[in-house]
Amino acid sequence: MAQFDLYALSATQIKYAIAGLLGVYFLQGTVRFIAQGIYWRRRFRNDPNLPQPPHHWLLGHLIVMAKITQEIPMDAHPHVQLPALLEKYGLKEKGIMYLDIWPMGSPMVVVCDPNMAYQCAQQHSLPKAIKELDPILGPLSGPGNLVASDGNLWKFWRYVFNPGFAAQHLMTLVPGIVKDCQTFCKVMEEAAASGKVVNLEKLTTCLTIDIIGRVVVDEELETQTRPHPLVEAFKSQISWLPAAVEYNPWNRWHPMRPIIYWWNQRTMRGIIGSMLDKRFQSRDPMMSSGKRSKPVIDLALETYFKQKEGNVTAMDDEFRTNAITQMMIFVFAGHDTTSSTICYIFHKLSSFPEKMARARKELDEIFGTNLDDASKMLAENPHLMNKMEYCTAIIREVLRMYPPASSVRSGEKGFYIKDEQGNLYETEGLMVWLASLPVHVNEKYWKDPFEFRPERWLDEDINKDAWRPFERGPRNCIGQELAMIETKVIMALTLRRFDILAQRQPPPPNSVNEVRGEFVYQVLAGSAKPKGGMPSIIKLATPSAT
Ligand code: HEM
Repeated sequence: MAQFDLYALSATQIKYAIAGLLGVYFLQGTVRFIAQGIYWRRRFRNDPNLPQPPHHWLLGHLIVMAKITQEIPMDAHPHVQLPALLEKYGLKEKGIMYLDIWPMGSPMVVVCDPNMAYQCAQQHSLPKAIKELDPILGPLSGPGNLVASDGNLWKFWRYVFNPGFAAQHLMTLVPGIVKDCQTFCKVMEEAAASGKVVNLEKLTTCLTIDIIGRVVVDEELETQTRPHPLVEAFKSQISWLPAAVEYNPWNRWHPMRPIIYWWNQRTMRGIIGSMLDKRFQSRDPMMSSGKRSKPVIDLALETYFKQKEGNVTAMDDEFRTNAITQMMIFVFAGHDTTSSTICYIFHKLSSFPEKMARARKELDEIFGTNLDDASKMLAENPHLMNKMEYCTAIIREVLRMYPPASSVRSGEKGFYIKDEQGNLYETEGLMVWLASLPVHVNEKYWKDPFEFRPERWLDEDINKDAWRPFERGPRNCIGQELAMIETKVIMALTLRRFDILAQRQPPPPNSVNEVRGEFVYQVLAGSAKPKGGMPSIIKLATPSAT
């Protein structure tokens, strides 16, 4: 039999061989690309009853998306486009919309009705769309993180961390949260004294990171008063995340992105890893007794010690890697969403002075008119926050109008979403986007959905499934109670002290600078955040205003 001798090949033959292999590789890729394109375009065109905007045989819904991007700010978060699309193409009544944006993004079905969202998240919890989540959450934590995992891996870690988020335990954290808020007040006073425009979201982010630092790693990170390498790395990582739909190939496949991701990950994992190691070495004697506070980091270690029945001198690499990933997702998910909620609370209240006056009056009635008393009273008796009814209504209303996050799931073979008329909608092979914003402004369930009216929470019947900023069902937000508690503490300590005036910013390239009259619209930056970090002028509130 003839033998193949690599060394007998000439340089030219090797060149031809490499070119041939590359050719086959690209040809294969091209064939797959074309086949996928034909599959998706035909699938969307074959069903005349599919609720969808006008579909183009070659470009799918890319033309429709390009048109809608001309009507709302180009840099607005993709979920802002959804109510506009539903309205423009008469799909509001349907409560569901199919979008074929392949190859710019996954073909999807967008769920805009609470009853249909209920079917996908509560009645049957569809698996997470890990392929779509990983490019965003991977760089911020790692594979297998609590948000983007499923099955036994997710169940294991959720079970481990649940006790750290029990309401009773969270109340014990209030004195620490109050302390961080007192620092926040000082930072805000300095900003007010400077008279300069400040990036409010930067300040609220440092505050929420300080809070999450206590909850997760039991450390005083003090990011409000000094730069912290962990926070700098997180911020850099978020700024490099690609847009959900990126049309500019240079931005989409930026050659520096993988290097920066790697570098920031190395920094973040290094810092959190050394915190974990320190904790592991110091081995809190209360850990095995269960009578101790429950920072997330200790809950992870406690589980490890239990698994190993106490017989450990070093941590398994696999466990250590997974635990660091979970700490990182907590640090990210635990600060990003809450910081933008606080910005919107300030902004909406400054746009509606009579609602601000009502909130301040409520705080005066609970904590008295001496502003310094609130910190002490809350630290001593955290349950006082249960009296903040109007402030709670404000938080709910802000989360309704500006939800910072939503859930993306994977459709399943045989899983159909049913509408009120009994029509069935397929999900197989599609991304299922449980987009909270269109549910939150669905006219069937909300009166004057685009109006900021916290009062609705006090005197109207609300369909609870129509409010899902934290999602619902088993994959709901583990940190929702913490988010509510910290936001209430922040409101109690700051609302009566400051007036905040958000500043207009230069328009994006399509010159549209408002969404339904609101110039502080949401953009995508990890989660949905106020544009440009909501640059604001901060003023000390005059005592007469309280
Ligand atoms: C206003 C504040 C917050 C909002 C609006 C929010 C929203 C959400 C949403 C919509 C989800 C579901 C995501 C998905 O299905 O992909 C989620 C999950 C999650 N959130 Fe939050 N969140 C907030 C605050 C927090 C805080 C303070 C923490 C941490 C301490 C946190 C940690 C998590 C985690 C770990 C998950 C994944 C839970 C699981 O799948 O088991 N979140 N959040």
